[in-house]
Amino acid sequence: MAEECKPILNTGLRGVTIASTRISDVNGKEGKLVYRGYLVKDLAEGASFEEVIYLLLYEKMPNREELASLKADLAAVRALPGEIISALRTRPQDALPMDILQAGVAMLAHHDPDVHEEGSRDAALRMGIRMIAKLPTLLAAWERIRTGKSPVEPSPDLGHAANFLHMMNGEVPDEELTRFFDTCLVLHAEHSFNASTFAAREIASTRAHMYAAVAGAVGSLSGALHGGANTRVMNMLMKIGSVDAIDDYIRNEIETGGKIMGLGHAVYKVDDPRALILAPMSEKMGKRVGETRWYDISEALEKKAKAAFRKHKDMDIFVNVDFYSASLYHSMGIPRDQFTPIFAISRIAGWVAHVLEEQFAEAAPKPMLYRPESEYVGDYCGPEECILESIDKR
Ligand SMILES: CC(=O)SCCNC(=O)CCNC(=O)[C@H](O)C(C)(C)COP(=O)(O)OP(=O)(O)OC[C@H]1O[C@@H](n2cnc3c(N)ncnc32)[C@H](O)[C@@H]1OP(=O)(O)O
Ligand SMILES: O=C([O-])CC(=O)C(=O)O
Repeated sequence: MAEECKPILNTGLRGVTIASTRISDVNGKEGKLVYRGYLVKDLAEGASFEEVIYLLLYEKMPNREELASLKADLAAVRALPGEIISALRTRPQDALPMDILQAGVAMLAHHDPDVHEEGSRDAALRMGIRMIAKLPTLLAAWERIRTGKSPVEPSPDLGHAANFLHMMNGEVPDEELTRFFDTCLVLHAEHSFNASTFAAREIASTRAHMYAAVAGAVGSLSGALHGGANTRVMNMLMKIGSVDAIDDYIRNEIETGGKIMGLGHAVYKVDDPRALILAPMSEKMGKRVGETRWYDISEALEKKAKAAFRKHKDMDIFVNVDFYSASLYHSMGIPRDQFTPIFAISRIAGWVAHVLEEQFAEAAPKPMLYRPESEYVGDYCGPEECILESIDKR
């Protein structure tokens, strides 16, 4: 046996460039996010989610005909196979929506003949478009089923954002709500090699199909340190309950080494540019529904946490995308545990673009299977060269 145990080390690949990409650029120092050359700030103001899907998948902004054609393609494949609706009806009511989504992605693969077209870019793109169209239907159907209601059929007359809200709530949203939700989809669509996208690319690097890669990405996004943070931000705001209780909450988290959800980022060393857009949206949506409490707590928490981190930890901390999306989604009437699945129905656009790039971009040399090294720090039960013998002597 080794005399001294070496500690387990995981540096999270921080700062390691493992591949190049043409899809997006996250500038952590300046707080700039670019999708295929366009600042996300400009896209949030001037582009619809469908335009962003087109930009990510086809590498350029669509003209009017191209956009109309993509919209028609998406609307045509929104419906779910009846077997999947039936399967959803058999799931326990308290199943986590991210688990439903991940299982739903795997089930959708059973119904897609393109999974047999190994090595075809066209088939991979068709699978991606089907998933972008169908995941909102899946999520909305689950919300209806778990609350004892009948799923609402997708409407070919509504855009992506309005159709989703219609399928969730059973009523067509007004223009303002639709625009706010559409902007949320634009803002969450893509973020280079974040954990879930890396998971998708790693799976794609084995030449597994689009559904396999996306199912893995959904699992990765669900975690509290990644997309799952938005649900936890809302839990935290509810636990805090009022602006007066913020100081105690922060003190306790700092003293116990806890994490304040929605703060910190692996890449941004300034405020996340998406949070800067989401914050005023959250305030406006709060005013619209006559309840700014959650925005007010978020705003005060941001200020107080930044000051407390500077004072007690001698460090600067910043808001990430999940901080203000929580109060915003809450004001939109979206259930807390659906916040992360909603992130997924936007990020699916980025995942599909990355799988296509991983598997089909012209590259020299060809992209390789991801296979990093690890250092074994466990024991050897006997001399390294005769491990089998040591098993025999048990
Ligand atoms: C869509 C997204 O995925 S955005 C991220 C969503 N996740 C969250 O909001 C969860 C809370 N945040 C975090 O856990 C982290 O900030 C992460 C995982 C996102 C990034 O983590 P890291 O790259 O390790 O951050 P970083 O190296 O800057 O951390 C430095 C220090 O700040 C601390 N820190 C970072 N974020 C937080 C936080 N939210 N609350 C308290 N302390 C924090 C770390 O614990 C570390 O402290 P230490 O040096 O005393 O151990
Ligand atoms: O890039 C990251 O590490 C996390 C993130 O903000 C995202 O995926 O949107």
